[in-house]
Parts: sequence; structure tokens; C-alpha cells
Amino acid sequence: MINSVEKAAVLIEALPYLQRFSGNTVVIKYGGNAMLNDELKKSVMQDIIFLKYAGIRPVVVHGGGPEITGMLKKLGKESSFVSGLRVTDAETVDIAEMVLVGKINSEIVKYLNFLGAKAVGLSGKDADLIIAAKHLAKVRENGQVKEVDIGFVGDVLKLNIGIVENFLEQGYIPVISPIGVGKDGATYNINADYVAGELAAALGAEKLALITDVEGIYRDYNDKSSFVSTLSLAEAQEMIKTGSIDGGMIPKVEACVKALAAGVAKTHIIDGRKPHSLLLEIFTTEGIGTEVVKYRRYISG
Ligand SMILES: Nc1ncnc2c1ncn2[C@@H]1O[C@H](COP(=O)(O)OP(=O)(O)O)[C@@H](O)[C@H]1O
Ligand SMILES: CC(=O)N[C@@H](CCC(=O)OP(=O)(O)O)C(=O)O
Repeated sequence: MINSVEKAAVLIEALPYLQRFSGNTVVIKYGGNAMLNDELKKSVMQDIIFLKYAGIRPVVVHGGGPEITGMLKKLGKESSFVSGLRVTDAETVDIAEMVLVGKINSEIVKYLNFLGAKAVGLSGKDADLIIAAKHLAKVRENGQVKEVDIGFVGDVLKLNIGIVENFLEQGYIPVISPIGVGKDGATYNINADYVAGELAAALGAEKLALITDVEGIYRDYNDKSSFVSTLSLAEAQEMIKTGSIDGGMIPKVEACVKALAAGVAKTHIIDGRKPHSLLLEIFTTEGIGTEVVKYRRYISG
């Protein structure tokens, strides 16, 4: 057990971060792989509430990939992914919407409210928050990049961010599902990382934190000693090019790139399997995940 002096030291270590971030917006992407255990879910929810009561304005974007895959499986449909994105036919987009908006979003909202927040759920359809356009997946073949149609998968074309700003002004925690609506009237399934990156950019957030189920980024995913705690934007982009960042990590890094380019100060990839990883990353000097920053010389914090 830590003694009272050590307890006070932990609180004092947080002080400069509380001073710096109070009043600022932090976009948190809560990935489906970090929702699979009830204890950890509780720890993420508590961390979000902590941020709120520390004067920060949290905005939550959630995923739910494993739950969508599970529901599709129950209905006899196998899932397939191209460059980390789900191949989404008309039936799949309906199921994705039901799982994301009907189940996961409302569970998160319920949980945050139970813990003492005022949380409100939004899908990209509410007040036309997320206008989407069809995404063409990029596949590398024999050194060439090819575009592939993977169905009702969307990119964020435009965010009508006013509804989120209004809720933030009124003290709510907005909880957003990655479902968008196209100008063609179709519903689009959007990777939650992309939505989080775009929201962080549009809100002028201080930070983007992507909570997932790996420690952070490895230079070589098969070599766990190759963990990197800080990456520059250019290094991260190079790692996508060379293939050392692959699969579900691609949209995360692309989201970081989008946010950093728009002026977000720091982006973080955090291990949701570690209790209170969000608080540790934001309020301690060392942090515990990978931070992706515009330039490596950025002063830590
Ligand atoms: N270089 C890398 N470092 C860390 N993870 C990587 C890397 N390359 C690919 N990945 C993969 O990215 C996954 C995280 O993405 P994903 O499973 O989509 O998470 P989430 O559901 O949280 O969005 C990791 O579990 C890992 O398999
Ligand atoms: C197009 C696409 O891939 N959409 C994702 C949306 C959910 C998501 O992003 O969930 P995670 O964050 O848990 O991976 C999907 O269908 O799985």
C-alpha cells in the first residue's frame, strides 16, 4: 500500500496537467476491444468522469467492432476486413447501426449517467452531425496502391459540429456512434477512429486519446521489445508505408495525423486493458501508451 506522503505526491504530480487542461476539450475514442471486460469498462467510465470533474470537456466516440462481428456471426454472417475496415454490405450496415447506436451507445450513456455525469448519446444522423461519403479502401499490391469498393463504408465528408458544441456548453458529455448519413441518403459505417480524429480536429481539441487493446505502437508488432512511447507524425506515416503499422492500427494513426494537422497538440494510443490508463496517460509525467506528436521535440506532458 502507498503511504499518505506518496498519495499526496500522486495528486501533486497531476496538478500542472489539471492547470493546463482545465476548460479544454479531450476527444476519447473508446474501442470495442477495450469493452470486453466489465472491470475495465468501469475503469474507463470512471476515468471519463474524473476528467469531467477536473474541468475538462470530454467527448466520447465509441467503437464496437467485436460486438458487430459477434452479432453478424449469430446471424450466420462472417466478417471480413480490408486495411482495418469492415466490408459492409446493406445488411451489415443495418446490423452495425443497431449494435452501435441501439446497444453500445446507450450502455455507455447509461453508465456515465449512473456514475454522476450528464451524458447524451448521438449518432451521426442526429442533427446531421456526420455527413459521410463512400470510402474506397486502399490496398497495396505489387508496390502499387489500388482502390477497392468495400460497400457502405464511409469517410467523414463534413461534421455539423454545432450540436456537439451546444451539448458541451451545457455541461453534457457527448457520446457519439460512428454512423454517418450520405448525401445519397444512405447510411454509412465509419471506422470510429476516423470519426474521433475528425471530431478532435473540428472541436480544436487539446488531445485525442484512442483507447485500444495493445500497449501502444510497436516498430515491429511481433517484437514486443520494440514498443515506442513517442512517435512523430512523419515517423508514423512512414511506418504505415513500410507496413510495420498494419490492420486496425492504420485508422488510429491516420486519425492522429488528421488531428495533429488541424492543430490538436497531442494524440495518444492507450492500452484499455490497463486499469485507469486514460488518467495515467493524461495526468502523469511518463504516461503509459504511445504519443504521436507533430514533431518529436514537443515537450512531454
Ligand atoms: N505496429 C503495430 N503496433 C501495435 N498494434 C498494431 C501494429 N500493427 C498492427 N497492429 C494491430 O492493431 C490492433 C489495434 O486495432 P483494433 O483491433 O482495430 O483496435 P480497436 O478495436 O481498439 O479499434 C492491434 O491489436 C494489433 O493487432
Ligand atoms: C468501417 C468499419 O470498420 N467500421 C467499424 C465501426 C466500429 C468500430 O470502429 O469499432 P472498433 O473501434 O471497436 O474497431 C466496424 O464495423 O467494426
